[in-house]
Amino acid sequence: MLPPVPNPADFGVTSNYGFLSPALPLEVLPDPYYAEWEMIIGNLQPLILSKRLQSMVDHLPILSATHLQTEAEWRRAYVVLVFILHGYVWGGESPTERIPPQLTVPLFEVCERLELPPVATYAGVCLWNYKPIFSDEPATNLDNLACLQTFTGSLDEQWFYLVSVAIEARGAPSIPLMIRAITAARTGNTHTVTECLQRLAEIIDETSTLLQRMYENCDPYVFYNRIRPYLAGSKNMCDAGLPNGLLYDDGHNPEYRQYGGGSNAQSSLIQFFDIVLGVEHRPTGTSRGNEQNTEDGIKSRNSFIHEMRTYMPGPHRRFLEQIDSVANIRPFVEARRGNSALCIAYDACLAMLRVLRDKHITMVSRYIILQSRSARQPSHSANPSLPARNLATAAPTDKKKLRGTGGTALIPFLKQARDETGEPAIDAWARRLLSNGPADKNFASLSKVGEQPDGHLEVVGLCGTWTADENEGGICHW
Ligand code: HEM
Ligand SMILES: N[C@@H](CC(=O)c1ccccc1NC=O)C(=O)O
Repeated sequence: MLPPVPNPADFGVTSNYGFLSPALPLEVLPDPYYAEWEMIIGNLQPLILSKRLQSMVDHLPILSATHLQTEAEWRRAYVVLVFILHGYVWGGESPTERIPPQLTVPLFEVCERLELPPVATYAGVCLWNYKPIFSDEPATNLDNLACLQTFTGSLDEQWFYLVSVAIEARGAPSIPLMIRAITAARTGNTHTVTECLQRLAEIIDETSTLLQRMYENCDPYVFYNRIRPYLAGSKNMCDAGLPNGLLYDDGHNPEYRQYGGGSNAQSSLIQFFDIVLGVEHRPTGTSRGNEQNTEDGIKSRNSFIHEMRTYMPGPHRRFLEQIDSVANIRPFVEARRGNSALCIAYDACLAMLRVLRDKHITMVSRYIILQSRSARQPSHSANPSLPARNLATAAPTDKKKLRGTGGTALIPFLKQARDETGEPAIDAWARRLLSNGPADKNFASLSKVGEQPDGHLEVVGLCGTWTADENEGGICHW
């Protein structure tokens, strides 16, 4: 007996909002019991600037989570506490190692309930941290979105989170769509699977378009020097001054713990794309063929991706596991290599996902790698305007140690992810077909993907032509 195809609604996942909270995130905790938390979070930037955040937190009463009632309240409490936590740790000139019980006691309760680690995850800074500007317009369009909280109060920081929120919203319809495809594949309904894959390719293409809008309002300097330090975790943070991680003091049993920082690798949507398409991130590669860490502590891509699931809200993690257990599209396509429309639709999805990852690699190069290089130049380090607090992202002297907030080795990791996306068994076949033009009129509305003579991957997408160029942004010099 085949396992049942999961119903997204059972996991709090909806077709309009996907993994974003279906009810709008709460802007304020309604119970006055939490008024002091709301006062702090409402003044987070002035408290950081005046260096008064820590003493405010240290003088709080130790509140419990017992006054939280609805799911939205639990989520709001998580957002409030993790923003205060990261402001507390990273808001000074050097990181503060000890987290007081005023934060740890309620945070542990909230995290246990939401099945999240006590650190600012993608759920805390993106999924549950947005509101519509105009309440009568959809809360999913980038032009109608605002953030509830930021560390810096900057437009750049808002935009950084909101691009991801918009991507989640744009990707949401792919979830019921692919549930339909999985169900159709079970009954051998090739036509429906093909249609769903064609639409999925369009959706992934649209997410690439949104990703590209990051450049509009998030300045790489501001991101790297002002925003990113607050997103850091406590794992492998020796260079930043946290050799043991953070000391979570609950007043009884203080213990050092290490967690990865916020990362879009914690987005369930992008993992969902990989899972339904059967993109396997092999446990081989950097990890010498097993699930172990590399010599310098960097995890294999496969184990990193799985670890990132433990940074997703419990129901979302379980949804991905369920989808994993029923994913059948790739073998379905592989068993029908003679069906050109089906194979091309499938390959178009992979190509779009690969383009998304290519765009992302360029972005990482511009927002992290190039910025870390200019931060190393003497003229900059002598510049008093460079934030003294930028410990989490301070350019390491050994460039091998440049890491993502999630703890990966950046480019090798991301390139591997990209490479594992684009090589389906049917790829060469589909390329040949594409270079001869569409073989099937059903395919006419789909994207064209082809390698250009100079090695560029050119994709005539539904929203324009993408050219994926590895050399852009200095990646090739890495
Ligand atoms: C300035 C913007 C961004 C920067 C600098 C950036 C940086 C990074 C880095 C360094 C990683 C490696 C994992 C880690 O160690 O954290 C990563 C992973 C990832 N990022 Fe981003 N990111 C940005 C925006 C985005 C956005 C908007 C998306 C939404 C699609 C995204 C999607 C991903 C995904 C899916 C991964 C996991 C790797 C993969 O599946 O290919 N990133 N990002
Ligand atoms: N991994 C990224 C950070 C990152 O992508 C991120 C972190 C917290 C919340 C959202 C994120 N991604 C995109 O909006 C970095 O290393 O800077």
